[in-house]
Amino acid sequence: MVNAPLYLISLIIIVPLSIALLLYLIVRPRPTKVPIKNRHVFITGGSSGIGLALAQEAASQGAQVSILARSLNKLEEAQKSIKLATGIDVAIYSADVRDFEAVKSAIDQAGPIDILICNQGVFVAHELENSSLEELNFMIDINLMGTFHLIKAALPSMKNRAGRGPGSISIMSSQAGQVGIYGYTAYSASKFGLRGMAEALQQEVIGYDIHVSLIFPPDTDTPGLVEENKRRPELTSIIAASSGVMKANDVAKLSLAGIKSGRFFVPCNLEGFALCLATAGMSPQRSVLMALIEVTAAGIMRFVALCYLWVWYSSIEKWHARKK
Ligand SMILES: NC(=O)C1=CN([C@@H]2O[C@H](COP(=O)(O)OP(=O)(O)OC[C@H]3O[C@@H](n4cnc5c(N)ncnc54)[C@H](OP(=O)(O)O)[C@@H]3O)[C@@H](O)[C@H]2O)C=CC1
Ligand SMILES: CCCCCCCCCCCCCCCC(=O)[C@@H](N)CO
Repeated sequence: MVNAPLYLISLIIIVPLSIALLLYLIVRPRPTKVPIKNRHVFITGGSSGIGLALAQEAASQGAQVSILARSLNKLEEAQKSIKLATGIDVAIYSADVRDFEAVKSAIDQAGPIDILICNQGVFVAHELENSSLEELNFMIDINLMGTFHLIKAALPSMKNRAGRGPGSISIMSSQAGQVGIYGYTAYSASKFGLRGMAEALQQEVIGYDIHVSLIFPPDTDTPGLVEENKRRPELTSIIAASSGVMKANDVAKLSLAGIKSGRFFVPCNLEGFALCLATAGMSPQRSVLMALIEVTAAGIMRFVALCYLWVWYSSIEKWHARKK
């Protein structure tokens, strides 16, 4: 009887401690740091929104920055605005990620890359039935195939970076790449595709000291979102509102912090953190603390996820009832 509290305390302390110790021994890949100071950071979609904010932040943290996008005009404007804000010159490359040869020649010209950030992306929210085949192809080609092109073009020189320290291939997904959202059939498919690619790629490049990061922002205030909002289905906006809207600068800062700490999953807000726990699946986890939280919270997070789905499906039901 006297020993009951003691027994309880040892249970509360010893059990989690042993799980933490076990996780410490088994988490793979091992934790790492990817510095960006004085290193070549190549950012696609760097002329607008999140990419532009990333380029400015990386430049101000002392990286040598290159940005790639299609429109030369927008690239030159971005170059000017970064120069104005930081006094630093970034290199610009005009290419369409759908064109492998153009991507390859830009990357060859830019020189060996230490940190590749595949951030280019397009989004047109529409129910599948109201989407044209062109729109569907557009999203898959730029978001998914474009990222394949970039990585395939950059990998050979990235793998030969012996002595230059850890490298990173970072990929801009979206919270719509963690859960399918009404109006995003093709967009979510492209972003979910990036996750499969990232998981497989990490196994292929770990032996070359290259570390993959997947970034999952919520709605973010960018020129792209302004454009999207003009014709976004009401239900898409209602469901996406569960995670709020962030500023591009905040997303950029958090993304860079995640990349530098070599994280595989990089969430950007509290809902994003919850989504990472709920969808941890078979993704690598380098952090012992995060692994411990994932293991402990799994059941509860599934319950939280079901609550969100309950709310979303209720909104869909109400929306249909209102339409009738
Ligand atoms: N804004 C948001 O709400 C969220 C965005 N994201 C993701 O973040 C990323 C950036 O989004 P955001 O900043 O809003 O986008 P923007 O529309 O503001 O900017 C997109 C950038 O990508 C470039 N780009 C587009 N198509 C191509 C192409 N075919 N080849 C090369 N470059 C291209 C654009 O330049 P140009 O047109 O000149 O080529 C531009 O620099 C995307 O991957 C998006 O899916 C994720 C979650 C939320
Ligand atoms: C288990 C707990 C779950 C917790 C919360 C879930 C909230 C999910 C909201 C998803 C919002 C998706 C926005 C996509 C933004 C985007 O990518 C577009 N703007 C196009 O770029």
